[in-house]
Amino acid sequence: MFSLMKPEIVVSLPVTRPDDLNKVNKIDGLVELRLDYSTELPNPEELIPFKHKVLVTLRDKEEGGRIKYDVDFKAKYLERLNELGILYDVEASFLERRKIEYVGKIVSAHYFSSLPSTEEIDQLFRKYEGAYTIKVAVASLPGYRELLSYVSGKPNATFMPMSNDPIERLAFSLLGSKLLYTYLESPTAQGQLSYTQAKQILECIFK
Ligand SMILES: O=C1C[C@@](O)(C(=O)O)C[C@@H](O)[C@@H]1O
Repeated sequence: MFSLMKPEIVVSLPVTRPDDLNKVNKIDGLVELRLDYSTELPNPEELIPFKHKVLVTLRDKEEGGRIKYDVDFKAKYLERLNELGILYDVEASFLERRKIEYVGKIVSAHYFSSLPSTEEIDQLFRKYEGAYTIKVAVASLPGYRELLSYVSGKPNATFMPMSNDPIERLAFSLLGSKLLYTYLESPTAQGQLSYTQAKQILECIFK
């Protein structure tokens, strides 16, 4: 018997200035702080009041990030978040360059110009077992639906099409994605639903 699984909603919040952090407590649920939207990062210690409801992303430019950060600076920033017990997202490609903690974190991979093979997906999930979730986001390239279906069979996976169809993204999330990324005011990727839309639809499906 196949059963739909309810994903956890994440609200992806671009942090363009310090007082954007004041929006966090107005959102019920997990909030992704996209810190790569600003050249001025909060001190990790400033995030302690939000530590139980945020995940921090300093997205590499090569994987859809806005502002390029020095690799060593980013590694030190994430290591400090780890010391403070603040959840973060780190690209698998970044982990190939800097050995920082990934257990209990979000390990992510974004594919905009070519898709990984199923063998590469197998390796990703083998290598980063123990992560909070392993996230695979793919552009609508030839074969992307088949690949996302393959990822949906992996344990502890978060997966999504970065196509321009929010309903397709929602549909894939129901195949077992741990997280469903949404937006509050402005999307941080193609195909995101608004937080309120996603919340209403999931409440209808899983009432
Ligand atoms: O990795 C992801 C997923 C995402 O790219 C999306 O497609 O919703 C949005 C990003 O903010 C987040 O860090």
